[in-house]
Amino acid sequence: MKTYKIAVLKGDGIGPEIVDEAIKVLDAVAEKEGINFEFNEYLIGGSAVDVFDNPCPDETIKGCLNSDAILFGSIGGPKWDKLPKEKRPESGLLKLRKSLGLFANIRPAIIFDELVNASTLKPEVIKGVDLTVVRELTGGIYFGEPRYKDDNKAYNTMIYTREEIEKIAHVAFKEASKRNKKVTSVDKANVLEVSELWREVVEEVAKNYPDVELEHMYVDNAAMQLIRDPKQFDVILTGNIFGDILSDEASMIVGSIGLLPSASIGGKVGLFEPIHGSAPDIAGQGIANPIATILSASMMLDYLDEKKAADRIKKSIKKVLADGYRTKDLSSFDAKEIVTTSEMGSLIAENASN
Ligand SMILES: NC(=O)C1=CN([C@@H]2O[C@H](COP(=O)(O)OP(=O)(O)OC[C@H]3O[C@@H](n4cnc5c(N)ncnc54)[C@H](O)[C@@H]3O)[C@@H](O)[C@H]2O)C=CC1
Ligand SMILES: CC(C)CC(=O)C(=O)O
Ligand SMILES: [Mg+2]
Repeated sequence: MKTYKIAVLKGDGIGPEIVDEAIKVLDAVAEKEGINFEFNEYLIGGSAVDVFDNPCPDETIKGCLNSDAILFGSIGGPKWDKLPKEKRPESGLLKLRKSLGLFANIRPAIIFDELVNASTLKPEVIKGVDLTVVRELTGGIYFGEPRYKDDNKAYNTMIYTREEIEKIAHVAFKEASKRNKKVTSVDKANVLEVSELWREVVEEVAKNYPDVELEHMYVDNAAMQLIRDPKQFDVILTGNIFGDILSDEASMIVGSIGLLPSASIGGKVGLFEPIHGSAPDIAGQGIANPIATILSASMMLDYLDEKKAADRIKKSIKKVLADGYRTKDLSSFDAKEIVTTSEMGSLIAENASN
C-alpha cells in the first residue's frame, strides 16, 4: 500500500479546526482508494512563536522538506500583532514559502451549481464560473528591499526580475493550455515600471504558447470586471499583492471565502492551503467553513497523482451541498440544515466513503 508523508501545519485561529476536518476526509478517502497517509505535525505562525519564539522554526522547514506534501491551515491573530515584524506569524508564512521555493500559487474559483444562489451576484452572471488565479508568491512588494518605517515615513519596494516573471508566466500559460486557453495578465503598467517589465516579459513568454490567447488588464479594471462578468476569465496571471487581493474578491463570486482552496508549488514539495486567514473573529466557535481546506486536500491528492481520490472528495462535497447542508457563512442560501465545522467535515468524509 502506498504511503504518503504529509507535513501538517495547522497554525492559528481556525487553522486547527479546519485542518482536522481535512484530515478526517483524507483518512476516509485513503481507506477507499487503498492508500495511506502518515501525518506529521509541525508548528507555524503564532503557535510556533509561543513555543520557539520563532514563527517558522527550522524544524518545521526540515519536516516539510522531508514530506511528500504539506497541508496548511492558517496563521495570525491579534495576540501576535504587536510583536516585532520578524516574530509575527505572517513573516513566518512568508519565510516558509520562500524557503521552500513555492513561487506559484494556484487559486481556483469554481462555482458549485448547488450554490448559484449563494452569491450577491445574479445567478446568470455566476453560473459556470471556472477561473484560476495564478499568483506569483515569493516576490513583489511582500518581499522587496528596501523596506522601511519610522514615525513619519514608511515605504516598501515592488520589485520583479525578468526571471521571476518568466517562471510564473510559464506556469500560467501551461495552466491555460490545459483549460480554456486564455491568460489575462493583470498589472498596473499605466503607472508602475515594474508592471511595464511584467507586460514585456509576459508577451515574450506568450510566444511559446501560440494556442493560448493573451490579454492584459489593469488591476483596477480587473477588480471591476470580476464582479461584472467573471465568466470572461480563464487564467488570471498576476503578481503577489494583486493576486492576494483579487482571489479574496473571487471567493465572493462563488459564495464564501470559506470555499477557495490553493496550491503553492514550484519547489521540491507542494503546499496546500485555503486562501483565507485564521479568522480570529470566529475561531473556536465551530462555525468556520472547512470546505476550502478540504478542497485544498483534494488539490494535494491531484498533485500526488491520486486523481481518483481527489475526485472522490470533490464529488462528496457536491453531494453534501446538494443535500442542503451549509456552514453558517452559507446559511442563507438554499440551506436545509446549518451544520458545524466538524459536522460538515464528517458529512463529507461519510459521503467520500460510499
Ligand atoms: N494564509 C494565511 O494564513 C493568512 C493569514 N491571514 C491572517 O489571518 C488573520 C485574520 O485576517 P483577516 O483579514 O480577518 O482575514 P481572514 O481571511 O482570516 O477573515 C476574513 C473574514 O472571512 C471570514 N472567514 C475566513 N475564513 C472563513 C471560513 N473558513 N469560514 C467562514 N468564514 C471565514 C472571517 O470570519 C472574517 O470575517 C490576520 O492575522 C492575517 O494576517 C490572512 C490571510 C491569509
Ligand atoms: C498573510 C499574508 C502573508 C498572505 C495572504 O494574505 C495570503 O497568502 O492570502
Ligand atoms: Mg490573502
